[in-house]
Amino acid sequence: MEDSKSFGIKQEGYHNPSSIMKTEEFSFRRSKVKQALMIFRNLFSKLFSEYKTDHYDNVKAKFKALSDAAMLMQRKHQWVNCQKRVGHVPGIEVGDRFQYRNELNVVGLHRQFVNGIDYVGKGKNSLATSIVVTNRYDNARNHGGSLVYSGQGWNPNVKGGSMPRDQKLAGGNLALKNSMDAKSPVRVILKVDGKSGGGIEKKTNDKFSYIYDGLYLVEKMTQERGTHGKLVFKFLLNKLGELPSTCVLHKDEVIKNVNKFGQLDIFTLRKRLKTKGCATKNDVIIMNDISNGQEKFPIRVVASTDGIKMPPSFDYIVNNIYVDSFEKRMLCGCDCVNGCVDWEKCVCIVKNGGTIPYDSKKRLASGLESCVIYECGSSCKCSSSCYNRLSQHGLQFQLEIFNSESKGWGVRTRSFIPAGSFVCEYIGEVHHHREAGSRQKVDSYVVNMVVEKGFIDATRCGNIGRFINHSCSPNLQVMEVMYDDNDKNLPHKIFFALQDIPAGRELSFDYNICKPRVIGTGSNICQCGSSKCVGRIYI
Ligand SMILES: C[S@@+](CC[C@H](N)C(=O)[O-])C[C@H]1O[C@@H](n2cnc3c(N)ncnc32)[C@H](O)[C@@H]1O
Repeated sequence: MEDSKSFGIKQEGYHNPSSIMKTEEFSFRRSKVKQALMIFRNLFSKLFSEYKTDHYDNVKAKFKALSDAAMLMQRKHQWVNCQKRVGHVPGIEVGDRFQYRNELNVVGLHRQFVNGIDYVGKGKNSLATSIVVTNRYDNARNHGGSLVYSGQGWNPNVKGGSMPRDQKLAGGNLALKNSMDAKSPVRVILKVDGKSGGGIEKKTNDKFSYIYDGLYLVEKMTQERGTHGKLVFKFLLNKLGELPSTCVLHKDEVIKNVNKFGQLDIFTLRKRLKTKGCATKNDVIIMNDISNGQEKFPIRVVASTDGIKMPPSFDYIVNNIYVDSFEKRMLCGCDCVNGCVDWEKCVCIVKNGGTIPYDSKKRLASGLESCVIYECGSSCKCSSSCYNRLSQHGLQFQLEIFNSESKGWGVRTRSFIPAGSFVCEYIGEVHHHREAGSRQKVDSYVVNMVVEKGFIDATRCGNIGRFINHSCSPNLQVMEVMYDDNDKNLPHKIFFALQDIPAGRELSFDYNICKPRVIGTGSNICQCGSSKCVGRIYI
């Protein structure tokens, strides 16, 4: 068996999204991935020796042993990260190298055994999760992190196949197009020359490995006529912006240089960045992904060189934690097996007043009157790609946390957000007012449910939503969305764009309609800077 220790050895120049702040959760997931790989490699080794003595030639024995080892593990439920997902995969870092393609299946990086494009969902609502870039198709990659990927379908590079035919906009090709429209990131795995580890493999080499190259966005899709005269799809993908690791300050570096007032010595910092060959800018990236791979996009944290400190620690979670004993009854779901097309028969659409709350571009439909939305959910018979499910599918835009001048940490968007788009959820620990006892209910990270039955506290655990500041002229509105519980007092608190939001703009919502009308112990002077500012916030 070839060297099996390559997992975890980084290719030079790779930056790991989770290396800045490793949580126990991440280490746990990584140990699970390593354990699964170890089982796979031992099993493969055993089967390979058996098959060789069974008169298979070496190539056949190896191929059969690899696929049998993967299938055996699947049957025994020994694969990890089994749920298909968009974005990074827990426990796997950019630059991780895998010896065999079947290892990608076992660790959940790419579930397809043969196909280059893997995806979730069906038809027009599918999204690509990952692609494997090989030279079986005419793929091309340049050093600037962009890639031209040929669609799937009839392939002129595979000899002895069927008659040439046009590629279809279906399956993986359609999923890549949908990912382009939804700006949804795709994992890219490169098949590389096993010896050098650089570039897409050359045909003459027979030793290959697979490197996880990180997240890419599909920027463009074209249809070209191939040399065989038939139509092929070409997808242009660009790597999602991540600075080289040398330009990202390590948490320890920040802590080491912070004085007793919590301020970083700017002189030392600038000198440090200069010696690392990074341009001295006013902003420094201090974490590349505060979500540790849990969100579809990495969420970086940017601090100003004028006053660097780390955000206070909290656990990043992507689902609410119901702390108190709420009576949870599942929503009575719809029976629309062929999609929610008959609006009168779909009970979810009926609950929305007989209309779909979202338009064909996945934005809030105009003229929506209620601020409560019923999405289809786990008890519905429609597929997860139903157009009446939006907020449950995670982030659609790249957001980042930054150190605002007067309001502490805030959130801004790295890309343009059209009006009506789903932005993110406010996630935290859900408490019942009845069981909260003497607990302080008026504080910085608390948002109330509509009829005051409960509240979400994101102080200890939360997501990016906990960093969104207040403005008296907000660009986000909060809607209450239900899809997994029929208790109207426990909706998901979801932020949608109130207007078109340009890239770089801070996100804000109006605290004064979401908080109890009580002034907290801290300062309540509003610093939103709007001409319509009412002067104070309820915190
Ligand atoms: C949910 S947190 C928002 C994130 C927070 N800025 C941080 O650093 O973690 C709410 C707190 O942010 C601050 N804040 C939010 N909006 C503000 C505003 N418009 N003016 C002043 N402070 C604000 C207040 O301290 C408030 O208690």
